Amino acid sequence: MEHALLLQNVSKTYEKFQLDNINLELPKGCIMGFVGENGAGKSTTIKLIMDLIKRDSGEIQILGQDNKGDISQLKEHIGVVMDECCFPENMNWRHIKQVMKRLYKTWDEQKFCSLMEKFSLEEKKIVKEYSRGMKMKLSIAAALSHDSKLLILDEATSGLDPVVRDEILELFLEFIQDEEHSIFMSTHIISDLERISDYIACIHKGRLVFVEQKDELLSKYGILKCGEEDFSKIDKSIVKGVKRNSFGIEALVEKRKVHGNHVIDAASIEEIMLYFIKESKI
Ligand SMILES: Nc1ncnc2c1ncn2[C@@H]1O[C@H](COP(=O)(O)OP(=O)(O)OP(=O)(O)O)[C@@H](O)[C@H]1O
Repeated sequence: MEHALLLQNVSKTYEKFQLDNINLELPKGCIMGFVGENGAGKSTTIKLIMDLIKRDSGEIQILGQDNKGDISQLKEHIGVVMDECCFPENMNWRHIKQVMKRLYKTWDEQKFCSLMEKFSLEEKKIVKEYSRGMKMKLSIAAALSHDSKLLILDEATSGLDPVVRDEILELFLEFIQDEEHSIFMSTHIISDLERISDYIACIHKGRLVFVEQKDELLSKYGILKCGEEDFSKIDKSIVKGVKRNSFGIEALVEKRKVHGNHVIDAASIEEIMLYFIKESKI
C-alpha cells in the first residue's frame, strides 16, 4: 500500500516535554484525524512533518520522499493550514492571489476565486479585518487551489460555524475522491472526524495511544457495565479504561474478547479517546 505520509520512530525533546517514538502511516486516498488533549504534541508533530522544527531522531516521508533535503518540487503538492493565518495582514484576497500565483506553478486561479465566492469573502477586505473563521476559510481555499496531493491541517476547522464546517468537510471528501489525495488533520472536533476520517490517531502526553481505522475502533471497543464482582473476573488486558460510580463500573473493553453474558454498549470515538487518556486502567 502506498502511503501519503509515514513517520517512523520520530522523537523530539523540549525541556519539559517529550514527543516519544511516533509511528504513523497514512495510506494514499485516506483521511487521518489526529486527536489528543491540549499540549499532547499535535502541533509539534505537524511542525516536524513540515520540517519547521528539527527532529531528534526518526524518519519522516511525505508522498514517498524524505521531508529533509530538496523538497521544492514536493511543496507544490502539499497544502498546509496551521492554526494561525500566515498571510500578510494588509493584503486582500486579490493581492494574495497574485502572490500565490508566483509561489506555485500549479496555482489554479479560477478554483481560488470560486472558493472565495463560495465562502463569501469580500474582495476588498484586508486580512487584518478578517474574523478567525474568515482567515481559516482563506487559508483552506489557498491550500486547495494548487496541485496539493496531501493536505496537512492543524486545527483548521476550529473557528468555523457548523454550516461552513459542513461545507468544508464536503470539500475534503471531494478532495480525496481519487486515490491520489490524502488529508492529515488535527482537531478537537471529534464529530468532524466521525464523519469524514478513515483513520484516527490519538496522542497523549507525547505518546501515541492508538492509530486505527475508525470503523475498526467502533467495532472493536464497547463500554461494559457491571458490578465489582463481575468486573473482577474480566481479563484486565482487554480493559482500556475504567470509571467507577455509585451504580457500579463502566469500562472500555475489547468487546470481542469478553466472555459470558454482559451488558456492553457501543462507544463513540470521543468516549474511546477519553477512556484511553483520562480514565484509570484498573
Ligand atoms: N518551542 C518550544 N519550546 C518548548 N516547549 C514547547 C515548544 N513548543 C511546544 N512546546 C511544548 O510541547 C508540548 C506540546 O505542545 P503542542 O503545541 O504540540 O500541543 P498540541 O497537542 O498541539 O496542543 P493544543 O491542542 O493545545 O494545540 C507543550 O507542553 C508545549 O508547551
